[in-house]
Amino acid sequence: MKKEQLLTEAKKARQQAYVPYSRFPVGAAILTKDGKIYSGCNVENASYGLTNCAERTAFFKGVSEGDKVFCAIAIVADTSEPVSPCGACRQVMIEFCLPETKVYLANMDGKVRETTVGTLLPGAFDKEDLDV
Ligand SMILES: O=c1ccn([C@H]2C[C@H](O)[C@@H](CO)O2)c(=O)[nH]1
Ligand SMILES: [Zn+2]
Repeated sequence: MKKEQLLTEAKKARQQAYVPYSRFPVGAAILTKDGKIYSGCNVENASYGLTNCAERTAFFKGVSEGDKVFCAIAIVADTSEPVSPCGACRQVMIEFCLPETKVYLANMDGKVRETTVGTLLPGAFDKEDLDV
């Protein structure tokens, strides 16, 4: 099942997290409509603000490989409740997903909260707002 596969890939990617500052590893995985999965981890930097979240790593990997539409997202961290993505990542999700795209937020105990990109970022500023 795709949901389980995505969660497995997100967990696997989490093991690659580069988190010497926060010690908070996160993994993400995203699905294309042809069934391809891209995964990513968070990558921190001594210049803290340059940190790239796991979600954006996965999206930027996918987009740079030629995929621009994703139909499901999984995110995993070792939190008591399923992890919540930051605002920057929500904005990137809306760029490359439909509002109804499923998002599986999970912790390491296997607790999963299912939501959507549109629920995570209501009233988003999107490409349709640009008169170009
Ligand atoms: O959904 C999230 C939340 C946080 N982080 C990262 C950013 C930073 O490296 C660390 C602590 O905020 O976790 C992610 O990658 N994804
Ligand atoms: Zn983020």
